[in-house]
Amino acid sequence: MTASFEAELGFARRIAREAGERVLALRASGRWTDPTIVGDVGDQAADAYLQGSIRAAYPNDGLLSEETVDSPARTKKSRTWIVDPLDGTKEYRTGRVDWAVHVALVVDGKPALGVVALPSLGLVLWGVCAEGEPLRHGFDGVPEDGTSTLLLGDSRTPGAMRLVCSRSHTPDWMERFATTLGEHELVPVGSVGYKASRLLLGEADAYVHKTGVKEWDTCAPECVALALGWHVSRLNGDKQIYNQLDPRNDELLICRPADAERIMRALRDSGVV
Ligand SMILES: Nc1ncnc2c1ncn2[C@@H]1O[C@H](COP(=O)(O)O)[C@@H](OP(=O)(O)O)[C@H]1O
Ligand SMILES: [Mg+2]
Repeated sequence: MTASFEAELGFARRIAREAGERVLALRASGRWTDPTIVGDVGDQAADAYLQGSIRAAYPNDGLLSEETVDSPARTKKSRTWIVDPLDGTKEYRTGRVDWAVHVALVVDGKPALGVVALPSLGLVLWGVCAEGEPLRHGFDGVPEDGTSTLLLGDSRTPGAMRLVCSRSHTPDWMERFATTLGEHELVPVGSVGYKASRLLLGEADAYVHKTGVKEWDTCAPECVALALGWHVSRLNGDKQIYNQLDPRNDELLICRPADAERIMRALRDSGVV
């Protein structure tokens, strides 16, 4: 029987939302003015809240968090929570909206549930997968345009490919790749979770990243996108495998399944991979 992770999903949606509300309130308090300190306070507050909540509720599961010293013991666990307490710290600390709180549960290396909270938008996106296949998805809150659904991966592809890309780790190959791809528009925003949300909310079509991301950056966004039927892989089409000893996974491609081959060909033709 397929596990539905009902209790874990309710728990993850709650703690991601609550962690986001806490750090949003900390920033709004105006108590700290130095952006570096604002970022540190937010990172640590969200991490402590998520970590305390997960350790109390699921003491036997493994845990990997960006803000906590890692332990190889988690790699021996079948179930491991992978969290990024504040993805897009640079954007958070400078008062922007493009940051997120990520909470994911992986089972035997595969994402089982993912939650991406977007506190500045009052939204929490979530998805559940079984063996990498979509099971359930949804969101809490009301998107700005009032839409009541997230876009499925088989939704229509518009003309120009809108590519989300990093604001602060802008790769020099992006323009070359995008030109090889054809008609396009670059959408530079912060945070992996926020970038993935642009696709799922209809603001962009594909997300390609090559260097520097870690499991906590990609796991929850990947799971939400997979649950909606989007293509998620490394840049050569291989599946990501989670809960590895080295959490650095570097690459991420999220796009509609119908666009995956074309994007991977353009990556090869432009010498990115
Ligand atoms: N080249 C790179 N080197 C280091 N970290 C990178 C990176 N590219 C992306 N990241 C990480 O991925 C997240 C989103 O980055 P970006 O907005 O530039 O795409 C950030 O996570 P955190 O904010 O959680 O540290 C950032 O640290
Ligand atoms: Mg991050």
